[in-house]
Amino acid sequence: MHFRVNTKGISAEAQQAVVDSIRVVPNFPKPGLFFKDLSLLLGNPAAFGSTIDALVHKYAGRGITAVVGIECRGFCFAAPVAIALKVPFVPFRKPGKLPCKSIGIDFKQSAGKHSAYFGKDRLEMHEDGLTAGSKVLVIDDLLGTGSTMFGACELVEKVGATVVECACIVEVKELAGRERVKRDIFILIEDAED
Ligand SMILES: O=P(O)(O)OC[C@H]1O[C@H](OP(=O)(O)OP(=O)(O)O)[C@H](O)[C@@H]1O
Ligand SMILES: Nc1ncnc2[nH]cnc12
Repeated sequence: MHFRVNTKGISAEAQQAVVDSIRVVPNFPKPGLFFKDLSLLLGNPAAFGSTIDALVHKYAGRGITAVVGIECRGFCFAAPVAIALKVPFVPFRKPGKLPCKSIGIDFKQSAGKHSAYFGKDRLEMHEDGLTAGSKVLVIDDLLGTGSTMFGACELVEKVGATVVECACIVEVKELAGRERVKRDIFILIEDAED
């Protein structure tokens, strides 16, 4: 499997380092599935930094007032982007983890063998995490069936905020997550034709 970086915001060398750090692990977590592992990317400061730079380049000047990250792998990318854009980072968490008054959303996992991955079907945030009128960039590491990103967008909108765009580092294209999310989605590292 080959990849390409979907932005001109970083150099060709940096793009190469980013795509070289994606590891595809066959038959994990179940036979027949392909796991897109980003841990080598996170472990390579140059590639990780370039990934963040590319997202910041894309979203600077877009009027974003908050960056939401989805627990837990989404946090790795959303938090540094929020810092660079100088806006609050808002963690969306799996149920039962937040100590203060919270608001949440239940969403349906899409049917099919892939939904049996690790799926959770509820996300929560602290009530004071986002305000009505916030213009939000929602970041996760991976778009699969789109159920998680869909739920996150619904929660953003439930509090009267707006989703400017959803960004993921990679996607599992055959799961057609974009159709489920029904909002603008940017995938930073796309599958390339061999
Ligand atoms: O598009 P979907 O089919 O909903 O799948 C995508 C979600 O699945 C993974 O999360 P996981 O539940 O494995 O959580 P983790 O990041 O905490 O490992 C991934 O990080 C996305 O959040
Ligand atoms: N194919 C995949 N690779 C990495 N993380 C995942 N989470 C759900 N599906 C995944």
